[in-house]
Amino acid sequence: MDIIINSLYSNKDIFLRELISNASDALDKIRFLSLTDKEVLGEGDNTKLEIQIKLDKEKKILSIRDRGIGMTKEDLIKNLGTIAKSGTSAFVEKMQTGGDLNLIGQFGVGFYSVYLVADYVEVLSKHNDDKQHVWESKADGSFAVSEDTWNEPLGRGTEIRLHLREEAGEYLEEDKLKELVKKYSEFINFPIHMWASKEVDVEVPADEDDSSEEETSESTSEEEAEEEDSEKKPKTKTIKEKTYDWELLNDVKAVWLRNPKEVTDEEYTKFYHSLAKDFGDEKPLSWSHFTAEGDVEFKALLFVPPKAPHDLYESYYNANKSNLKLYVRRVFISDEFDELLPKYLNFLRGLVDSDTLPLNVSREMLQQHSSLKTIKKKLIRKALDMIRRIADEDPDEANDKDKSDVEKSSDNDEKKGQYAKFWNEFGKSIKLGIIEDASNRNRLAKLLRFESTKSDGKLASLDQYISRMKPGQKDIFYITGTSKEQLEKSPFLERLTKKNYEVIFFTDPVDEYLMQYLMDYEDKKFQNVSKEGVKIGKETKDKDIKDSFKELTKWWKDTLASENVDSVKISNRLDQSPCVVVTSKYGWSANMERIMQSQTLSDAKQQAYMRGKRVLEINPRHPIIKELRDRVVKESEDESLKQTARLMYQTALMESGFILNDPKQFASSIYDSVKSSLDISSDAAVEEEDDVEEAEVEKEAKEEEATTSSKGGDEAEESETSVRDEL
Ligand SMILES: Nc1ncnc2c1ncn2[C@@H]1O[C@H](COP(=O)(O)OP(=O)(O)OP(=O)(O)O)[C@@H](O)[C@H]1O
Repeated sequence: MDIIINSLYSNKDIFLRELISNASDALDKIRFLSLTDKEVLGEGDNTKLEIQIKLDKEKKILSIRDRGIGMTKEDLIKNLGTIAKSGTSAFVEKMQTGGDLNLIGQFGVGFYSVYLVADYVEVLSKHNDDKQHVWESKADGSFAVSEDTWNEPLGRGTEIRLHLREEAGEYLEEDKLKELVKKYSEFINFPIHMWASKEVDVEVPADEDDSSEEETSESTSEEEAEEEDSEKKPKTKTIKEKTYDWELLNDVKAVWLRNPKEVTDEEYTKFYHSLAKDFGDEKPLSWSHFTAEGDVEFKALLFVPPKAPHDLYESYYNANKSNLKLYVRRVFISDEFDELLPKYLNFLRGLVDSDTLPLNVSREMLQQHSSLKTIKKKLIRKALDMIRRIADEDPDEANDKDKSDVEKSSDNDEKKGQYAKFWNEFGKSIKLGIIEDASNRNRLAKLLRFESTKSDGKLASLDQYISRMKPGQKDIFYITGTSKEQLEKSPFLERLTKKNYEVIFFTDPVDEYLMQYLMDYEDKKFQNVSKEGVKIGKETKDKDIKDSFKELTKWWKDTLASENVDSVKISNRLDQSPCVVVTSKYGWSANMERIMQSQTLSDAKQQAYMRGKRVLEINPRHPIIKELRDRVVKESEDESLKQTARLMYQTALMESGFILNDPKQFASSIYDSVKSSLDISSDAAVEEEDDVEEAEVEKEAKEEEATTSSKGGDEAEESETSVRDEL
């Protein structure tokens, strides 16, 4: 509450749209119930599904009334009284870290914005299941609810009375309120009326004094001249009079029912803002407005928001949170219909209005309806097309050959960099889509972006990668790890980059899962360059080299018997490094091992099972490796040579991204090797600590203790005083 009230610089106007939006939700709810039970609407004025705004300038009260579902006493307490709603803490947290008050509606705490303008609020409400009650609260966090026996009966619905603060007087001006409704609530699907004043001309009998006035008498005589034959009328005059009447403030024709050609970009943007309750300045990144015909007919309007909501990936698998609203023949049914879009597209906003679905069945029945499958399928296609369009229209995305076409388009500047923006906000959703949606995997893979050894700090696509592939290159190379900077230095890339092959960097943990599902693209296989099976161009002289290192590789494998190494092989991917550890094709990569180890609930048994087999690959051109080969011929049993071989392996493990099982043992090996490079004997022991010194200290302490206790009380006191003096 404090945060809201003290947001002095914030936009106070928002309270009105929050209240209107709540009123509209309440109307949607009663209309939905009336589909299966007409009785709920009652009769007379109660059947009018509308919103009314009224001002009382003298008492400084602004009231907003709806004939929606209303709230029972219990609802009033639960919905308006409980500050501890889940959205509240999330909202407060966001505001404290510099969030935008404009987003209040997204946190389910929009009602509290009334305290931006009012210091006392009354909520009168009548639900069909209860008597009329009043909830009231000053801006102090406490509230009271009582049965309403003194106000006029509402029939059904809710009236919110805002007792405006002194400084909020502008909200008593009709023009101000009209402007706000126009600005924020234009797309509400129920009529919004305001009790507004109007100056009308009224004819009143002219009294004697008036007829003496020149103008009046002139006009009267003219009229008389024109209508000579007419009966003689009593003398009248026209005066302006202020009258009050309900004035309709919005046009309730739904945007999605209009012809897309006739809806302007500005209207789409405004509609998006009201739909998403996102009243920032940003435009949606893209939208798609279409009509599906055939067996299942529906209209839909989809938007890609400019920003991901704060909790998009929190409990991704548990929360059912589709952001599409479902209408059946213009009637709002639900915004919690998960069957309309798969989870990975939950970031989209929009609505579907179907003519095919039945109106008079329960939500549960609707959820099972066979048309939903078709609707879903079409929505996914359209959504993916819409996302692809962001890329197609973005000049930053274009390949050289089609750059000129894109550059011609007039709104070029506005579209520039839009896809990168999309990718940064929602890229993870596309990756989750590739994992989850096999039937659209290829379409989604087209939307994938990444950095690579050749992307030059920008984002590249798989199509771009393929267009840059070297003649004869069969596979798409990639590597996974924690950061691009770390991967750039990886020994796995040495020969590939030297030979000008492009390698994709995947640095998000989800990428490891992604690559288990994305096996190929456009007939090209994906190859993790830290795993077995990398083929770089034509491999020549393979056999000769293999033979000449046969003894070394066999010896090395035996030496590493305790290390669980599958084999030692000649590498074709190294240039400057002596060796590297690769994993088998279907086991986990080093990066995946690291990810799994960091998961609290991961299972040790599964880890051991999934751990890829390790292969030590050696660089036959490296001086260390050549030297080892020569030495092994002569002194294969030499312990220090074996020690060196193990150390090489452990170093390679680390450089290849693995976490060492026994860092202590690795460290001692390094120190042993340092010893030998400093010509220190391997047996040289650490010097024993000088125990004599310690014994002396102990002895002194004992002596001191003995003297203090033998001293007389006076002396002890004296020494205490001297300490005190010093202080
Ligand atoms: N005019 C109304 N008629 C019926 N119920 C209402 C009305 N206004 C508010 N409510 C109830 O109070 C609840 C809290 O309203 P509040 O605006 O704080 O959050 P919300 O409407 O759930 O979320 P949001 O702010 O995102 O719209 C609503 O969910 C609704 O149940």
